[in-house]
Amino acid sequence: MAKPISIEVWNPSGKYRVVSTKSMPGTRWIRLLTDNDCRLEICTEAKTILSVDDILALIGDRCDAANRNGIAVGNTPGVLTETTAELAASLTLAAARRIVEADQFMRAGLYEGWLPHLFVGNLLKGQTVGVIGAGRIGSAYARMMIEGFKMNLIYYDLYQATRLEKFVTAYGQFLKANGEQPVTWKRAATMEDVLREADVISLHPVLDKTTYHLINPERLAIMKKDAVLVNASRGPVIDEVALVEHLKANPMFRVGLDVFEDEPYMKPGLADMKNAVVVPHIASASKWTREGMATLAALNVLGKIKGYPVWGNPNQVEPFLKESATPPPACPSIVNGMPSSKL
Ligand SMILES: NC(=O)C1=CN([C@@H]2O[C@H](COP(=O)(O)OP(=O)(O)OC[C@H]3O[C@@H](n4cnc5c(N)ncnc54)[C@H](O)[C@@H]3O)[C@@H](O)[C@H]2O)C=CC1
Ligand SMILES: O=C(O)C(=O)CO
Repeated sequence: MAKPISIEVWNPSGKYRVVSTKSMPGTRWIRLLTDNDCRLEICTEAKTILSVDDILALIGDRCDAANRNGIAVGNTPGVLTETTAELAASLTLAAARRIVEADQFMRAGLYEGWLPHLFVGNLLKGQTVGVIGAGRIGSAYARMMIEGFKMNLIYYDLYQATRLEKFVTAYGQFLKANGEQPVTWKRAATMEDVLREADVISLHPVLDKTTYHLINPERLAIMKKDAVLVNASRGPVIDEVALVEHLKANPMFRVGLDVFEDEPYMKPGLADMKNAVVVPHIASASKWTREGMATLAALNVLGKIKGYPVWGNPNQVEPFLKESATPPPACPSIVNGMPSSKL
């Protein structure tokens, strides 16, 4: 039997019991629930990842009906895209321009004056950015790198990224009309084509059996020796043991990682690699996104309680996020199609 889990309770006399496994940023999500007759229990345990036993202890045996009939599962896809893409872009720059190494050098008091060879890195302008998985986040990242740094695009996805292609074509025409070198795009026939050609490769596929260890020793071997590899998708997309070996053998090869194969741990040796920039899964950690996630999660719960239908497009959720307006009568995003009457 797991030990009791510590909680903070809002609106104790509320009719509907809502359990949040984490404290979340902002207060709107709390207000939305407590103003609508919910008793909100927020887990206050310091540990970040709750075990299944912990979650069972939190929910307790007071959700029998929900367990018997199946529980609606909601998510919050509409607010993560740009924030996650911006972090991937930050990792790209940090790795290409060796920001973390240079910062550590400076703080260690090692800087003795300007030198032509000090922390020389890679210029992005005019180079090729490779995107694997050109969905919501991959396409947003590609646009940032193309528009911001005038990089050419090569991408691999199971589906054609038509809107992205149109954007690059139009931007290329704009540059040309202004007397600048136009940017170009190419949809690769194979992932290997991207790995061979790109100077920067950013991974944005879903994690499934087709993308597990997508980056393996064979694929690392065909990448440019001074390429930059970024992963803000899911850790197991990279064979991290192979990556550590590759970083050791190729000091000019650099990576930026937000996610790890055995999160929260890193594979042995990764932490010692100067050519790796590592951050603790913070890609969606902007105030706007995290408060938006909290609000959308609360509105999924409320929508189910009130028997509202599911919103038509879970990627277009602005009407739910307007601080001063009453949210639409809908669940922003329910992924298992559980009807409200089952709650
Ligand atoms: N680090 C973080 O905090 C966050 C990470 N993520 C992760 O980012 C990734 C992308 O998320 P979204 O853009 O929202 O998903 P999405 O579903 O919009 O895009 C994923 C793309 O991957 C493509 N894909 C699937 N299998 C593939 C394969 N074998 N090869 C190449 N492409 C393939 C799909 O066709 C799709 O276009 C996901 O893994 C998601 O879990 C999402 C949010 C935050
Ligand atoms: O929501 C996600 O997909 C995350 O990775 C956490 O922000």
